[in-house]
Formats: sequence, C-alpha cells, structure tokens
Amino acid sequence: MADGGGEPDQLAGERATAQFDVDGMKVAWAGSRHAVEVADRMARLVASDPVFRKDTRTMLSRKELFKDTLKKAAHAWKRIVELRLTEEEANLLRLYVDQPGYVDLHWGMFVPAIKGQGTEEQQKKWLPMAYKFQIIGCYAQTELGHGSNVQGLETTATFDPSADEFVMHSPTLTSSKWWPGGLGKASTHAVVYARLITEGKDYGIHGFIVQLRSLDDHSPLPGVTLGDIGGKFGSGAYNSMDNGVLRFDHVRIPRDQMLMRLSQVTREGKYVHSDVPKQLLYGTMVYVRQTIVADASKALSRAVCIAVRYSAIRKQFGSQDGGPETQVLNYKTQQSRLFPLLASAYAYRFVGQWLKWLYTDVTQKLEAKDYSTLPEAHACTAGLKSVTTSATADAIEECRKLCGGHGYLNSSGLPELFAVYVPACTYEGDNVQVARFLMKTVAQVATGKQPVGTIAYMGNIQHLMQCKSAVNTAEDWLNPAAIKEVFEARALRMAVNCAQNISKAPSQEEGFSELSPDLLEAAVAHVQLIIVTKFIEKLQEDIPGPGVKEQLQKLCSIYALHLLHKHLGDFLSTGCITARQGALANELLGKLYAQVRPNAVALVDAFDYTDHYLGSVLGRYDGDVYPALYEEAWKDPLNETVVPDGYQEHLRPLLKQQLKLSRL
Ligand SMILES: CC/C=C\C/C=C\C/C=C\CCCC(=O)SCCNC(=O)CCNC(=O)[C@H](O)C(C)(C)COP(=O)(O)OP(=O)(O)OC[C@H]1O[C@@H](n2cnc3c(N)ncnc32)[C@H](O)[C@@H]1OP(=O)(O)O
Ligand SMILES: Cc1cc2nc3c(=O)[nH]c(=O)nc-3n(C[C@H](O)[C@H](O)[C@H](O)COP(=O)(O)OP(=O)(O)OC[C@H]3O[C@@H](n4cnc5c(N)ncnc54)[C@H](O)[C@@H]3O)c2cc1C
Repeated sequence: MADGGGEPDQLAGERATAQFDVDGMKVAWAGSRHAVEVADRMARLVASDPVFRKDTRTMLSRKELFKDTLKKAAHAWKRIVELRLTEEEANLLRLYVDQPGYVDLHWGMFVPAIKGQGTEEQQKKWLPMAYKFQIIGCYAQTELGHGSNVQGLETTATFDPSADEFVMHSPTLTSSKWWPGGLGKASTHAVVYARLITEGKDYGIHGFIVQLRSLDDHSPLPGVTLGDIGGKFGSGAYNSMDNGVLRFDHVRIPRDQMLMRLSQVTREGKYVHSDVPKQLLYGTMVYVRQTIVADASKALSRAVCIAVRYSAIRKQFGSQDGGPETQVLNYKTQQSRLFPLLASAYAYRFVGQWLKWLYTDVTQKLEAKDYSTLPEAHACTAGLKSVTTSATADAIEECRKLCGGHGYLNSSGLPELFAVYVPACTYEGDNVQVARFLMKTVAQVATGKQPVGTIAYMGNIQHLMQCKSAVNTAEDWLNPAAIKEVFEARALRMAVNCAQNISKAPSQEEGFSELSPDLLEAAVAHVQLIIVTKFIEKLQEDIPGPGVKEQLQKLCSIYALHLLHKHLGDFLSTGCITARQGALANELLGKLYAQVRPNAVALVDAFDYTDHYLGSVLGRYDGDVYPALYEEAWKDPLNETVVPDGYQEHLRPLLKQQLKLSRL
C-alpha cells in the first residue's frame, strides 16, 4: 500500500482477473500489430520529452498558453524533421502532444483543401511550401453571420480582367470571417471561401488561396484586418487555438489563386465549370468529418479509461465493521452507466476505421471520375460525425460524474478533456444531413431501385416493414442477426413514416420543415444501425488472441442493447419488438455487465495510453491516486504562499472590523 492510503496493488489485482490477452486486444483496437508498435513508440517519445509536459497547462494565462502551443508545435516539427518521421509517425506524434493549435488546421484542412480542389499545377506550387512549413495555412469558410448555411456566405471575390486579378472584399460586418482555427495569430495563408463574381454575375461559393501575413515580419498585408476572436469555454482547453477574425478591404490576388479543379475563370473572365460535381467543393468537410469520427473514439476512450481505473480504486460504503469498503466499480449502477460508454469507445473505434476505408475508396473512385458513392460518403460522414460527437461529449461529462468530486478537479483531466472536446459537436455542423439522403432512398426503393452500401437494408423493405422479432429468451439477444434485424426494422420504419407524412404535406419543402424533428430521429436510428452493423462485421473478421473476440462480442451486445434500452420508445412504437422482448434485453445487459466487470481494467489498458497522454491523476496506470491528488494540489499557484495575496487589503480589514463589532 502506498503512503497515504492509495492502493496501487488494486489495479494489479484487477489486471490479474482479465480473461483475455491484452496484447491481442491492443492489436484489435489499433488495427494491426504495426499500428500498436508505432503508436506506442510515438506516445513514449512525447511522454519522455520535457517540452511536451502539460501538467500545469490549466494554470497558464491565455497568452502563456498560446506561446506554449507555438513552442510545442515548433518542437514537434523539429523532432519530426530530425528523426525523419513518416507521415503516420508524425500524425501520431502530434496526436500525443495533445494541444490544439494551428498545425491541426494546416494539416487537417488547408493541405487537404488544396489537394482536393487545386489543379495539379496549383498543388505543385503550394503543397511543397506547406509541407515544409514555409507557409502556414488555415481554412476560412465560416463568417460572423453565416456558419451552417455556406451558400449564404457574403465575402466576395470579384474578377478584374484588366489586372487578371480577383479582388477579395468583406462588404459587411457579418461577412467577416469568424472562427477559423490558426487564423487569429499564426497563419500566413488561408483557403478563403467567397462568392465568385465575374462578368457581373455571381457564381456562388468558391475557394481561393490568399496570403494574409508578410513572410518577413508576420504583419498583416495591406487591406487585411486580422485578430483572435477571444477566450473560449473552460480554462486552458481550446484556448490554445487562435480562432480568428479576418476582413478584406479590396485585397487583390492573382487569378491563378482561385482553386480551379472544379471550375475555372479564364483570362477573359469567362466562368467554366468542369464535369466534376459541384459538391466536391465540400470535399474537405467530408475528409475532416471522417477524422472527427476517429477522434471521437480517442476522446471517449480517454475519459472511460480514467473513469474505469478510478472506479476500481475508489471505495465507498459496504462495511459496517471497519472492514474494507466496496470498490465503486462493483456497484451495478456504476457498471450500467460506465460499461455502455466502454462499449461505445470500441464501437466508435471500429466504425471510424471503416469510415476511413470508405473515404479512401470514394477518393479512389473520384480519381477515376466515378462519383456514384459521393452522396453516401457525404451522408455517412455528416451523420456519424454528428451522432458520435454529441454522444462522446455527453459521455465525457458522465465519466466526470462517475468520478465523484475528484472528477471536477483539473488534475483529473476530465474538465479539460470535456472543454476541448465539446466544440466538436458544433464545428463541421451539427445537422444530421443524412435525412434527405434517406428520404431519397425510400423514394427510389418505391420505384424498385436496389440500394447498395449502408442503405442496402432498405431494399429488404417487404420483410422489414412487417417482421416481428423472434427473441424469446434473454440469451436470444446474443444473436447478432436478431439485433441487426430489429435495428434495421426500426430505422426503415422510422424513415418510411417520415416519407409518408411528408407526402401528405402541401409541398415537399413544407413537409421537410414540419417533420424535421422526426427526420432527425430517423437519421439517428440509421446512423446507430451503421455503428452496430460495423461492430458486428468487425467480429466476423479473424481476431487473434485468446479471449479477445469473446470480449468484443460482449461489448458489441452491450453497445447495441443499451441503445435498444435507451430508445425503447422507437422500437416499441414501430412494433419491432414487444415490451417483454425489451425487458429481456435489459435482463441480458445486467448479465453482460457482470461478465465485463473482471475485464474492465484490462479493456481500458488495451487503449495503450501513457500517463502523459491521459493527463489524469485519477487514471494513472499504477492506480496510486491519492498521493498524486495530494501532490497536485500543492502545485496550484494559490498555494505558492501560505497567506494569500489580497489578505492585507481585503481579508485583514474585514476580520479586524468583525472583531471590533463583536467587542461592542
Ligand atoms: C487530422 C486532424 C484534422 C483536422 C483537425 C480537426 C479538428 C480541427 C478543429 C476544427 C475544424 C473545424 C473546421 C470547420 O468547422 S470548417 C467549417 C465547417 N462548416 C460546416 O460544416 C458547414 C455546415 N454546413 C453544411 O455542411 C451545409 O449543410 C452544406 C452541405 C454546405 C449545405 O450546402 P448547400 O449547397 O446548401 O447544400 P444542400 O442544399 O444542403 O445540398 C445540396 C446537395 O448536395 C449534397 N451535399 C451536400 N454536401 C455534400 C458533400 N460534402 N458531398 C456530397 N454531397 C453533398 C446534399 O446532400 C444535396 O444533395 P441532393 O441530392 O439532396 O440535392
Ligand atoms: C472551436 C471551433 C472551431 C472552428 N473552426 C473553424 C474553422 O477552422 N474554419 C471555419 O470555417 N469554421 C470553423 N468553425 C465554425 C463552425 O464550422 C461553425 O460554428 C459551424 O459550422 C456551425 O455554424 P454556426 O456557428 O453558424 O451555427 P448556426 O448555423 O448559427 O447554428 C445555430 C443553431 O441553429 C441550428 N440550425 C442551423 N441551420 C439549421 C437548419 N437548416 N435547420 C435546423 N437547424 C439549424 C443549428 O443546428 C444550431 O442549433 C469553428 C467553430 C468552432 C466552435
């Protein structure tokens, strides 16, 4: 036992009860043995480098935090160059540095925008500079007055044929670019989205590469107004990012800085649109949404790792005679709140891996001018992004509550994780744009068209509209086919209900508007089906390692059945299951929680997170929580002096005055 009552052996005991091979699970989580090895190496590289320390980050002022972010980004780049890291290694190194900053947007959006929307010539010119950090770029789309509605953007790019230039202008206050990460202080360039006007005609939104700051002294170029938009939610957290404001006053750029892969403006000012679908303009958003889904599993697994380890250490009640108290992880309520989140972390991990595959596949098809899978990719990325981010934000907060009072301390890592994570629900849109796609598919199915990919199940409409679940015992719910059938039936019936109600409205648009809350629920049901299906498909793969597949099967059942329990109203009202079948699902959930209990700590160990990356005294690998909590408290600036600053001015006179009064 450690000094002060901590019980490090507690976690060793937990690890000893695991019924599966943790190394095998690490491979299943990471995707391959190679992925485990690289991630492990990069995580340790970061953890052992003092420049990447982050334990006092929440105590820094905004200015100190921003400077610290610049320092870390520069140091990370230096290490990447010195060690000649591959792209895979460099991405992981940045992930483990774990401090949002301009580099995220440079690599995550500026570079992909040029790759996706620039011509070959433009890529040849701009990408080498971006790859070497000779320029720093951001993605400037959102404006003060317009975020979700991209077609409503007001910034103009007016072609001037006499000079062969575009004139970038912000005509109103609401047209100020507002929010782009990295814009406020760091970026030298931006991909700016603006209305293209040529020959007196407005051709809508297009992307332009615009230089914003001098490459000599970093000052804004003439006609460019730039700044940071101000402090954001939480101490530290996303305040390391310089989300910015940008205004143009008739700023001129050469014609060839319009991103011209999708459409061009000729020397004479003629607008030409190629045969590429115009939605490819939104391609960078599809790309980044796919990465945001993968990030959801990372954030969620961190929170769950902290909450599971701490719940195994923390003891409350259970002994009337001075004997040991009960680990809070043994309480059924703690398990029923925590284990579905553990299962969700695995579910999001696997759906994220699949989404990455889908994105790669679509990109290859686009290269070959096959645009057929674009609508599905758009619907899947937008839908999964929306569902996984909002569930993850809620889950991090739930993990904080599951850690009791100590979860509210910055040293638990959970407040910062929540504050950094929660904007993911907002950026890249919070609308489940999948609903329109579903309504189109329902209409196509009615005409006999056979849907493919994630909507293939809709082709099974005859069966799914009338089937009744055959589940008769709690254990029947262990059958993946039984789960899949009810999730498919629920999603399809909700979508068909919406389509039928829309058809009764005076117009389709009115129907869409009136039924948008129902459409959103139908979209969520469809997205949850995708996540459940991809988990089930993962289990059909060869998963090596003793006991690994068995644990994943349990987690898959927990993920699906907890959704069924949570959305029981949907399943009952659409007639997919009976109330008794719902009760059987709940009965099985209880049994599964008991089976996961001895494996819980090992299941979070399989995420393979270093203590540095977790950044939590409650989630420490060694479980030595109490001495660490105690030690952390003394690092607070408030404890630098025994008597606080302000005592002489504000406390002493007050206390003296009270003393005098009491003597009266
Ligand atoms: C490695 C690290 C990586 C990155 C770093 C990570 C994090 C960094 C932190 C933050 C980054 C945040 C960056 C941003 O936030 S950038 C700004 C994002 N902005 C948005 O998300 C705006 C959200 N709004 C929308 O998405 C809009 O709904 C819209 C799609 C742009 C609407 O456009 P509109 O033209 O009005 O379209 P619709 O009428 O809705 O649709 C027309 C038609 O097109 C189809 N469609 C729409 N989008 C796409 C697409 N992307 N691909 C394919 N098809 C698309 C749509 O379904 C519809 O089809 P129909 O068949 O129904 O006509
Ligand atoms: C931390 C952070 C980083 C960001 N980084 C960038 C960046 O790098 N580059 C960039 O360009 N932008 C960036 N953004 C902006 C971000 O993309 C937008 O905030 C986002 O697209 C939402 O737009 P909005 O803020 O205008 O919200 P609004 O669209 O005003 O949404 C407000 C509410 O209205 C609802 N709503 C909107 N339209 C509809 C509709 N048609 N039907 C039903 N409900 C609707 C929304 O769901 C929401 O509930 C960032 C934002 C944040 C918070």
